[in-house]
Amino acid sequence: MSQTEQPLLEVSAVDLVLNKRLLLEKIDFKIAPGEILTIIGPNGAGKTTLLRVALGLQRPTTGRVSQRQGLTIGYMPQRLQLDPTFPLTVKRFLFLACKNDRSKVLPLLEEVGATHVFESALKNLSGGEMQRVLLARALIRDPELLVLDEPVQGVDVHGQIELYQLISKVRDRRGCAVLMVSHDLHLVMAATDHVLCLNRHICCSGTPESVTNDPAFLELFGPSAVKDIAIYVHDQNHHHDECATCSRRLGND
Ligand SMILES: Nc1ncnc2c1ncn2[C@@H]1O[C@H](COP(=O)(O)OP(=O)(O)OP(=O)(O)O)[C@@H](O)[C@H]1O
Repeated sequence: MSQTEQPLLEVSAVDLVLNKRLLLEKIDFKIAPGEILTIIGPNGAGKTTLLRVALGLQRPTTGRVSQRQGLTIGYMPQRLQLDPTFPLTVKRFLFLACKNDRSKVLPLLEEVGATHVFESALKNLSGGEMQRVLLARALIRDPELLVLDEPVQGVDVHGQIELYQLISKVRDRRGCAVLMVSHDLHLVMAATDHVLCLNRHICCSGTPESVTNDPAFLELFGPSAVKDIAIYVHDQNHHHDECATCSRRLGND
C-alpha cells in the first residue's frame, strides 16, 4: 500500500476500562487523508475519551492505535482553561505557540476570519472568535490531521454554521483530514464525510445519510432528530451560501 493510500490513523479493537468502568468497547475506525470524520453521541458516550485514546494521550486496555509515521496533528481542545484576570492577547497567545515563525500568525488569522482580534485580549473574545483563534493555533504546524473537540461549543446557531463551513473550507484548501467530536446532531451532519455514532461502543457508522437511516441511530437519538437532520443535510447540499435556519445569505469567511 502506498503512503497516500494508508490511513493516517487506525484504531483497532480498542477497549478501555478505567476505575473498573468499561468506557470504550470494541472500537474500530480509521481516518483517511483528507477525510472529515465526526464522532457523535450523547453526553458521557466516551467521545472525548476516544479522542484521547486516538491521540495517544490515554492507553487502551486492549487493542491498538496506529498513526502513520511522522504524522503531524493539530489539536483544538474543548475549551481553553484561562484565568479571566490574565491579560493575554491573541497576538501573544499565537506568537507563543509558533515559537520561531511569527510571520505565520497573521495569514492564519486571515484564513480563519479573525484578523480583527489580533490585538484583543483573549478574555474579551466572543465564543465564535475564541473558537477561530483556537483553530488558527491548531493550524500552526500545518497538520495532516486536525483534531477538534466540540469546535462549535459556546457559539450561537448562525456562528455554528459558519464555523462548520470554515472547517470544510480549511480541509478543502489544505487537504488535511479532520477528526471531530460533536454532540450537536443537526449542523455537523452537513459538514462531514463519515460519522461514527458512539455510545461507549460504535452503534453505527457511515455517511451521514446512511447513519441517520440506521435503526441504532434512531434508537439512540429518536425519530425527531432524523427529521431535523434531513433538513440540514438537504440545505447544505443545495444552498451552500445560505443559512440553514433562516435562508439568509452568509458572508464568505
Ligand atoms: N479517568 C476517568 N476515570 C473514570 N471515568 C472516567 C474518566 N474519564 C472519563 N470518565 C467517564 O467516562 C465517561 C465518558 O466521558 P467522556 O468525557 O469521554 O464523554 P463525552 O461523550 O465526551 O461526553 P460530553 O458529550 O458530555 O462531553 C463519563 O461517564 C466520564 O465520567
